Amino acid sequence: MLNYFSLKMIDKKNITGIILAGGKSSRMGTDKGFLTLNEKPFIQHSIDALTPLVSEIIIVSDNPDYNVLGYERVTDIIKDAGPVAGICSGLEASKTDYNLVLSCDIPLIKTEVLEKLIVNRDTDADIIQIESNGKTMPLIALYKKQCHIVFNELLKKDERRLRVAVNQCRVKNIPLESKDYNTTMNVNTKEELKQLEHAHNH
Ligand SMILES: Nc1nc2c(ncn2[C@@H]2O[C@H](COP(=O)(O)OP(=O)(O)OP(=O)(O)O)[C@@H](O)[C@H]2O)c(=O)[nH]1
Repeated sequence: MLNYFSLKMIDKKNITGIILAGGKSSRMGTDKGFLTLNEKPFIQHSIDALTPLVSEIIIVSDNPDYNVLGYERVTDIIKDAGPVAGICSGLEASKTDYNLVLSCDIPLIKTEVLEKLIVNRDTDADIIQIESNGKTMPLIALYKKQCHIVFNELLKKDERRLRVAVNQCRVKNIPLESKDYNTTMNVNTKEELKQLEHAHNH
């Protein structure tokens, strides 16, 4: 639960939420942000988890259908170049030093998990990312705006691998307790969608 004291420590004015909702969705075949869980679009689950923590939300996608949600939408600085370009586009558009970056395919994500990134921020790390069951999650992470400079340089050299880009920055991992592992489940295929619905219902 978010409590009064932890909420007081979070200065929402200094944090922007950036949701990546581009890409090809080649494994799923349809835009993942508009899949639903409990009749709510996946992207709305990301928005709802971010809202208590951020002053602004930016959706990074070339798909104008996302405009219906009423948030600022920016397009990718390089089309179809993957999450590095998506993050870069969001960071360039952001007006704040700290930015919570989320993918749009993690509908079990919770504010309480994202809050751990914020309360653990320190001046040395450029990226603070969740570690869930031993796996680091650069798409559930807090980025300093300045990361766009490094990411841009890599894109110019045609380096598009997100893990390579992240490792060029100063990174801190925040391991989750096992009870929270489910909150980071992402969905790439119809089979994974069934597994997620099962995890949600049990
Ligand atoms: N803005 C933007 N977001 C992206 C891009 N590629 C992936 N994403 C987002 O990054 C997250 C993880 O995406 P992946 O599942 O790795 O890739 P995908 O292209 O959506 O799906 P696959 O084609 O099946 O790999 C999702 O939220 C995607 O919407 C991109 O080029 N631009």
